[in-house]
Parts: sequence; structure tokens; C-alpha cells
Amino acid sequence: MIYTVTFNPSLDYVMHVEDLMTHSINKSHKEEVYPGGKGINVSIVLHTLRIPNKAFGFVAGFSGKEIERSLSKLGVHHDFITLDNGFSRINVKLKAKGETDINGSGPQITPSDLRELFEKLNELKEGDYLVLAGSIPPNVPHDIYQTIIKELSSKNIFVIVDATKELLLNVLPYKPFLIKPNQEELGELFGVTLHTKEEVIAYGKKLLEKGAQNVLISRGSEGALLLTNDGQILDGTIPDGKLVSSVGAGDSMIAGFIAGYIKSHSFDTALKLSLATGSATAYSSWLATPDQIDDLLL
Ligand SMILES: Nc1ncnc2c1ncn2[C@@H]1O[C@H](COP(=O)(O)OP(=O)(O)O)[C@@H](O)[C@H]1O
Ligand SMILES: O=P(O)(O)OC[C@H]1O[C@](O)(COP(=O)(O)O)[C@@H](O)[C@@H]1O
Repeated sequence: MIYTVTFNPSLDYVMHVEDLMTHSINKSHKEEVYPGGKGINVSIVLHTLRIPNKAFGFVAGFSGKEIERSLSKLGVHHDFITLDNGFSRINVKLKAKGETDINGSGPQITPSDLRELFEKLNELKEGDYLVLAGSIPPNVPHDIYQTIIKELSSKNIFVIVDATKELLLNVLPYKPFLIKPNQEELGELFGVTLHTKEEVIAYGKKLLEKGAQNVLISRGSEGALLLTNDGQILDGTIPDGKLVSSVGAGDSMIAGFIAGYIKSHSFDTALKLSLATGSATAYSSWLATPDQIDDLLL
């Protein structure tokens, strides 16, 4: 079974504007609302790929209710903890000539809410996959992902982490099965800006040295590099298509990777499905559909 945890779910409010101008009133000509947050997107795309999974996390207020309602409508299995105060984020995604995101900080999670999550995580069994993905609200300790992995360490679980900065660095000594920084986030971890593939590989190797078992570095339209614990460096390119919206492309990539790996236990197959799934999302207005993924599989 696969479980995802989203500490900071969102409603993604997508607005389409011709020319985005600051210090001015912009008019949108099309609006869409989708459930979002990294673990939730992974769950939705796993569901699309017919991989059974359950989404854990925290929701609050009217937006939290809408997130739950829309996931139930899609048939995505979820078991969220409802927070007493505040409301789940509404993240604004502005589509103009480029893409501009404004992501909220999220509602307060109390120590007793956290304990509830740990109780739910007791459900995990040996051989399960656990995806810890996305940012955490400001009052949650920055070692929370690490605490979760430590708590489950006796269970032999495949842990996948998609996070930035210390939230990610803190988990590396606990040997997560997979981490997925994008190229910019990889550079940020070491205070550098990465330009070439060689530089990306060199810094990716540093994450293997720090403990990650496998490192998938997504590179937007440049595809992705996978560095594995058995010394492989796989370079994946993207299928052709036209970018519509890259929101959720990284999360889709993780779902595709897990689905591919579970079915084949081959890193090569997992990388191919992850790229097709990531790009299928980038080439559509929301997350990838099964037909779009099939069409893009090289
Ligand atoms: N402009 C794009 N064109 C085609 N595929 C894309 C594009 N942007 C993202 N993707 C696909 O989604 C994956 C993840 O994208 P990326 O932007 O690197 O991740 P994140 O969303 O985590 O920042 C890429 O490896 C690729 O497969
Ligand atoms: O948890 P974070 O890092 O604040 O990001 C949340 C945002 O990321 C998304 O999950 C999309 O992520 P990706 O584009 O990286 O796949 C949105 O649905 C959500 O608004």
C-alpha cells in the first residue's frame, strides 16, 4: 500500500491573465479551482495510474472541506485530520506569459494534531511506500519528516521525500528510498546555482553521500536525472508537447516513478513512466489523465 502525507494541502486557484502587471488591477479571463498540495497530487495521479493509495494530512475550514469533497468525488481514498482553527491554503497560480505562484503559509497544527497523525501512521506495514511531500505550516518543527521516518524505522518502509532546504537535508541520514529535488532546489541546498548537467550530477552525488538511496532530479523541460544507489546515472528526456501548466508536474513525476518501480523494479522503467507522467501534466490544464500518459510513453 502507498500512503501520502500532505501537511499543507491547498486549493489551487488558477487564474489566466493576458499580461500580468504589478501595482495594477489585472482581469482574469478564465478561472479554475483544483485540490492541491504535493502529497495530494501524488495520490490523485497514483489513483489515475490505478495504484491503490491513501492520502493522510491536515485540513481546515471551508477550503479543507472542499479539498475533501473533491478528492472523494475523484474516488481518491483519504483520511485527513481536521484542524480546529483557520483554513487550508488557497494557492494562487497566475498563468500569463509565464507562470507565477503565490502559495499560502497554512493553518496552525498543534502537538495534539501531530499525535493524531502518528497514530494513523501506525497503520503502515513492512514493504509499504510513504510519500512525505510539500512544505509545512510555520509552526511545525523542521525536523518533522525526520521524526516520522525515525518512528517508522523498524518497519522497512520505502520513504519518498519531496521537500526543500532543511526539511529535506534533515531526512538524509535516515536513508530515504527516493528524494526528488528540482534542479533549482538542489542548488539551493548547497547555496549554488546549477547550470550544466555535469554540475547537477556532481551535486546530486553529494545527496547520495549524505544518505539518500536514490536521487531523482527534475529539470523541467530538460527532463530528469536519476542517480541510484547501485551507481547508475540515468538521463531522461521529455516527450514532445506544448506546455499548458506545470503545476503538479513534479508531483506527477513522483507518482509515475512509484507506479513504474512497483510494477517493474527497474529504475529505467520507473524513470520513463515518471517523465511521461510529469510531462502529461505539464501539457494539460490540470493533472495527467491515463490516455495522456499512454500517449507520451516513449
Ligand atoms: N515545460 C515543460 N515541458 C515538458 N515537461 C515538463 C515541463 N515542465 C515540467 N515538465 C515535466 O515535469 C517534470 C517535473 O518538472 P519540474 O518543473 O522539474 O518539477 P517541479 O514541479 O517539482 O519543480 C519534468 O521532469 C518533466 O517531465
Ligand atoms: O507544499 P508547497 O511546497 O508549498 O507547494 C504547494 C503547491 O505545490 C503543488 O503541489 C504543485 O507542486 P509541483 O508543481 O512541484 O508538482 C500545488 O498543488 C500546491 O499549490
